[in-house]
Amino acid sequence: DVSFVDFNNNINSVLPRFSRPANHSRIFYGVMFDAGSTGTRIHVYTFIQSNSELPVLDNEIFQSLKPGLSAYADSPKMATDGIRKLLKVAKKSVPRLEWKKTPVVLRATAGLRMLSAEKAQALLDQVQHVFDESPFLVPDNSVTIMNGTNEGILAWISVNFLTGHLSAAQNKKTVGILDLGGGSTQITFLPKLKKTIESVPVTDYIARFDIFNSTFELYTYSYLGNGLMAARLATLGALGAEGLEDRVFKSSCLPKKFMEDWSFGGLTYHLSGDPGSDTGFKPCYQEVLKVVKGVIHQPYELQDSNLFYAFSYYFDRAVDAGLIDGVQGGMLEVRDFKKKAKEVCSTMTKNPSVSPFLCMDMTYISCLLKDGFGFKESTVLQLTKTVNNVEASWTLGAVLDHFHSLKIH
Ligand SMILES: O=c1ccn([C@@H]2O[C@H](COP(=O)(O)OP(=O)(O)O)[C@@H](O)[C@H]2O)c(=O)[nH]1
Repeated sequence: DVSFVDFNNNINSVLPRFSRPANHSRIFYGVMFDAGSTGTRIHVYTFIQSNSELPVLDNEIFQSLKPGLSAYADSPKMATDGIRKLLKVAKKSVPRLEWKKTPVVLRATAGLRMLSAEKAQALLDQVQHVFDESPFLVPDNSVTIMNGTNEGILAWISVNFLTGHLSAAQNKKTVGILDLGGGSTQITFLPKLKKTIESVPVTDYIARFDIFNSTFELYTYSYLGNGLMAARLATLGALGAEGLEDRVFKSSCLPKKFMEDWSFGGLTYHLSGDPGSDTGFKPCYQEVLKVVKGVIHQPYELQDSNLFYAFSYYFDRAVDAGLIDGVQGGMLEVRDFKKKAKEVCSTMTKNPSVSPFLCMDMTYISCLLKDGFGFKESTVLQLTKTVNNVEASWTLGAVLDHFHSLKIH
């Protein structure tokens, strides 16, 4: 199953050959849009193709805007303004002469996966229209919904590329990834034990892909509905509920006096604390446990096999809670999330924190890590937003895949 992919041949099929002095390394660009459930982001990557197998990532330009595409589910034309704004960033970042050779691609994640196929397609059609009018190279299938397996694999490729673990692929010493989005959450790692692969509930948990001379066989899964925003709704019993106008969703994870309208995925929910019940970590844990129990599979091996990089909302909430520095990131033990959740939940009514949801979010993260994936309290996670100034995101892996055809199967 191992196949050698000639990187240069692949690039030439996308970027037409042009003459340069023989010793001049080639510079090329890739533009990837991440249409997430909570926002849309553009990543403009500059690569230098030297003679070695892997290109060198020279730099990334990153911009984001809120809300995500799914907020325009009932008025898809309104989604185009944001896409146009972000495309301007690409025009500023890529030299004019390179526009025609530079691919623009958009991949949508959980926000669009959770919409009906018709509504999602109407949004994608609008984006496609804006891309078609742009001066960039618009490859086939440049605007699609990405499946969860690819989201997990591509994030794993990104982080292992950025941390230098892919160039020494033969060692197979890699890091695992934990990605917590708004709508879905992904776990991906390279198992050391056969038993891990043999003991998955369905074969969907294992994915193979080829890169240079090796095939990687990864444990990867994306749980739709277990992203942080979707988990809030599920905890409140509001996920997929009808008659939203006339209902108020309550939780022991919210401050007793809290009462607010809250929007996600184009819908608005009336939320409130629960003055008539106990609030705090214990009752809250029981509530969030319902979102995790029987849903999340526990891999056979976990703690000792890999160092895990945790990013997206894992990182954001660790910063909000004061556990790590917002620029540096840092190492945390799983128990640190729990300890902090207890603290935030016990003081939320008297001493409101940055967000009324912090108790719920921190409790959910603790529960997901421990009762969900089955991490030990003592497992150390590397909380990361950027590696060498590049966002930890599946988007880099997606650009590498585009140029390189990693043959994910
Ligand atoms: O390049 C990126 C892309 C996303 N995020 C974070 O990812 C989370 C949201 O994920 P998203 O809206 O993409 O949800 P999904 O659709 O993946 O469930 C938030 O914490 C964002 O700040 C980020 O930090 N950098």
